[in-house]
Amino acid sequence: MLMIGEKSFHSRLMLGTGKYPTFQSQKKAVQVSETEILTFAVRRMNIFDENEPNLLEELDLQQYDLLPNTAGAKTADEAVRIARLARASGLCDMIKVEVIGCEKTLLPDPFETMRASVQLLEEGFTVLTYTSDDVVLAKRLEEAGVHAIMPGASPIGSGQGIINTMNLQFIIEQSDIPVIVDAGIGSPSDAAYAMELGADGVLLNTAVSGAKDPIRMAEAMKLAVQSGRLGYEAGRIPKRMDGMKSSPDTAMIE
Ligand SMILES: CC(=O)[C@@H](O)[C@H](O)COP(=O)(O)O
Repeated sequence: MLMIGEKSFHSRLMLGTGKYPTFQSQKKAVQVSETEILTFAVRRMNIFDENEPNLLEELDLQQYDLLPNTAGAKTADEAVRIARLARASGLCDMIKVEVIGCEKTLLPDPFETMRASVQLLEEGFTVLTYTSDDVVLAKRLEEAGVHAIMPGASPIGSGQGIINTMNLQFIIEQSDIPVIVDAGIGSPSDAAYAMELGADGVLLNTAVSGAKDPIRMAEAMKLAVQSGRLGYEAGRIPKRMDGMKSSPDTAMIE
């Protein structure tokens, strides 16, 4: 089970809700993925006006835990304002802190990310923080009290997969809170690899919404996350420099 704050989840796959070709494909992909946590950009939602179209209107929101995110924020103050708006809408107390510091790479601003996370913790939110794969910053965020850290595999929407495996491994090893690999996942093997490394979960959007067949890709991602987790728990063999026969020289049973 994945525990975040007070809540537990069976699924370790979190899905973004943006950029699907149709509402129907979004709905079906979300169903097939068996995700329990959906994230969405508060800025893109008409959460207060029932007469305006709503990006989540086809989904049965009772079935999911909603993870609003602060996408679009460039400062801590903006992120905090967006989070308060999400909470005021009554949607939930969880928030994914996302403060972008660079328009080209969409990498997070470490200082503003930390400031926003600390402020939202003080206000009682369950805080999941999107961060780069910086090992020290991940530790500082954990020390500050965030409930999960979400290091990017690579820039949002890039589909590059895990660029810095070593940093991710350091972050996973040192963390006593959930590590959710977020952003840049391009294929099921990227998701499986993140899980094999010991990540507690994966959050992705573009790899599914932008796939030729988002529904089948959602299923592939579900299986990849499950398979990667199973492989991690089963414990992989160590890598060796030399070959080693698969059949023993002596009988197994004497
Ligand atoms: C939806 C969301 O939260 C994104 O900002 C997230 O980081 C996913 O990134 P990808 O689209 O690269 O999967």
